[in-house]
Amino acid sequence: MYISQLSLTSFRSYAQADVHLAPGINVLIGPNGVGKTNIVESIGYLANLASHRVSNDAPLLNFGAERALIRGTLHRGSQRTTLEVEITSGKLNRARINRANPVRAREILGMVRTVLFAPEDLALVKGDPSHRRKFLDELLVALRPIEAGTKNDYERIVKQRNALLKSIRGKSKLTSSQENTLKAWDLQLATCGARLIRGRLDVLMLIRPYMQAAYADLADGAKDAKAIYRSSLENEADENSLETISLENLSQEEIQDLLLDAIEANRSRELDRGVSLFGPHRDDLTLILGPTPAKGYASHGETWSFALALRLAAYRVFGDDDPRPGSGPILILDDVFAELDATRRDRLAHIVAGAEQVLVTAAVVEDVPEALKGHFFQVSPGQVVDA
Ligand SMILES: Nc1ncnc2c1ncn2[C@@H]1O[C@H](COP(=O)(O)OP(=O)(O)OP(=O)(O)O)[C@@H](O)[C@H]1O
Repeated sequence: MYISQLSLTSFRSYAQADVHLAPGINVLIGPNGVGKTNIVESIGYLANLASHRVSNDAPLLNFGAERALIRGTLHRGSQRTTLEVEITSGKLNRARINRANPVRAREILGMVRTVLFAPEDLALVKGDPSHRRKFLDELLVALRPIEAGTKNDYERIVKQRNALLKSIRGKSKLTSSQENTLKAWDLQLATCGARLIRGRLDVLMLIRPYMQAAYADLADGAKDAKAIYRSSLENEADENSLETISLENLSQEEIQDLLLDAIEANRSRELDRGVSLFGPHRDDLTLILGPTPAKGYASHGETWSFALALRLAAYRVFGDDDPRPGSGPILILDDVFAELDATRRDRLAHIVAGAEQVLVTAAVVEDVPEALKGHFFQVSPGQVVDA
């Protein structure tokens, strides 16, 4: 798929910008801080309704503005769709499809598919678990947009259950009404949490072979790259029942039962701490390189290769999910080439060059590999022009 016309209003540093993107390779060139990433970030937002750089929407609004608008014309096979998202501070975001009446922004999830490579990806390997959970969840929602609802529901359940736990924290005896309310939240957390965990595991099983192959390709097969889902049941299991628990081959119902059992067996610990100790909000994806975990052990180059391998795997999974011509994801390479050594740079360029649309940002043309020299744009503050 590709986006032809991108229009931004009050988004980041742009009061108004209109960019005519081409299918194939588009390269945005400009010095630091002129707004190159802001452009590709807006396309990522159309895909995920989230930025790859910030976890809340406020910084996306042009400083002082109350709303921002991203509009893109999407071409997917022979289909052409105009998508518009309005980002407002403090209110629910709205979307419009083909200029029809506004709908919940969530309705457009899954329509635009992107795989974005950025320096921030190093956090996938080195950062805290939230980065890896976000990676799995975004891919899950892109493949099965209905799971956006599961994710939102789960976040709400954890928030409300935590508020309840906090309010009764440290109490030695609960009233029967408190006990019943807590039990109702236990069930909701386990039901919704198990669905989210099963979804993440399904995604992991899809990406795993591609990730291993991509790592071997980028790093000359020096070490084997593995990824294992690490559940909170392992992190927080009762000391008496501590064992390695692999959830991969379990059904959603079986995972739900395990979660409920763990919650019930650890009631006093949760009441002591006042937080929900079990569920996908505390899970992680353990990345392993050869004999050691990648986090804390991998070199800078290995860390880059692992992060790139995860993104390339997502690209392949999208290809399998919708193999129709013209449906592959838009690839975005934000400022990555200057960071890579020559071998990784050329391998990555070679792999992505065939995608239907590729957006590359770089400070100088020399940072862009030969294979990716396509349609050039010059970016200056507030402006993007054909070069
Ligand atoms: N909400 C906002 N309102 C106004 N300006 C903003 C907003 N958010 C970011 N900016 C400005 O946008 C600029 C950064 O843009 P961007 O990150 O796209 O730069 P870039 O061209 O990708 O730079 P680099 O090459 O350094 O990565 C900064 O000057 C920043 O002050």
